Amino acid sequence: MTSSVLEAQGLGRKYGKRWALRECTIDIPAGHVVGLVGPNGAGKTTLLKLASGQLEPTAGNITVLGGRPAGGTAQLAKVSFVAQDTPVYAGLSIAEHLKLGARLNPRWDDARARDRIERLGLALGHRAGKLSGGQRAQVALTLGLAKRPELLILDEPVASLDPLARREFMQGLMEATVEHEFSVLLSSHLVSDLERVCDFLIVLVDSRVQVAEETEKLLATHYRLTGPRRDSDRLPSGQHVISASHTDRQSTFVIRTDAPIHDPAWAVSRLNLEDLVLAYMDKHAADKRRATLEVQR
Ligand SMILES: Nc1ncnc2c1ncn2[C@@H]1O[C@H](COP(=O)(O)OP(=O)(O)OP(=O)(O)O)[C@@H](O)[C@H]1O
Repeated sequence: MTSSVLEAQGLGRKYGKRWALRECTIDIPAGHVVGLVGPNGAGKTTLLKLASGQLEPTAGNITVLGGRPAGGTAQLAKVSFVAQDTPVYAGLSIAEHLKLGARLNPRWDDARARDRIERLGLALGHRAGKLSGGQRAQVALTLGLAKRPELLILDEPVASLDPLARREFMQGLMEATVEHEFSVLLSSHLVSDLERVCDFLIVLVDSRVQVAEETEKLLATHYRLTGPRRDSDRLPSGQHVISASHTDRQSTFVIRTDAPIHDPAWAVSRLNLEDLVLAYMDKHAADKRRATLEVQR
């Protein structure tokens, strides 16, 4: 395995005059389950399509597992991509999907695919068009896994599933990552889908990456401070303000710092992943408001 699963420098993609993704510089080490989270239209699918070579960059460059995305058969064999809405051929049976997969993929593991279908309680003769949304998603995941990829990319795999099917899907994905060694990059607009499975998080808002790091590191360095009203510029220089809100008497900050917080004025609490994502979304909105005000001045 290469040490970096995805490296991008100044990566950007435009549709017409509009940037769908811009100035994206990230380095994802191999062996992670990476959650790509952001609101609708943030640029998640664009990044995933650039990573799988379905789109060419307008700016910058991207390397996946040390090679150019979709640059030749060896590169294609290393990456599985499961598109949004888990596409399967409605008229084909599960067995026919497996046959097709075997024909198209040099590293295909038919035993792994059949075993997984059996464990899911599905019949090989079942037509894909007659499966439930959750079952279809599981079949699409099975096809992606049977390719024996080094990187599995999933674009909003659980968006259309009910909570139980969501959980079962994520559970299946987790089990597969434990059983076989590969990296995963999956997107969602809900952090709750990703919270239990991801150990690396990318927050994408309005076509820009806000943060891209291991979740453990993120959770260990971000805090919520609540206390008497204070301006952001009166916080120590090592405390980077991610978001701030104030009432007449009270201030609440989400900050990032590597140092302990000694100021007794603050009630200090840790954040969960959802709070963290919301804080970065807030930061983006505040940065945008500030930029608009500066242009207007
Ligand atoms: N084929 C296209 N032509 C023109 N604009 C596009 C095209 N595909 C995406 N866009 C635009 O690029 C931006 C990013 O879209 P993208 O699909 O990457 O977002 P997303 O984060 O995956 O959204 P969602 O959660 O809704 O799937 C959006 O403003 C979208 O309208």
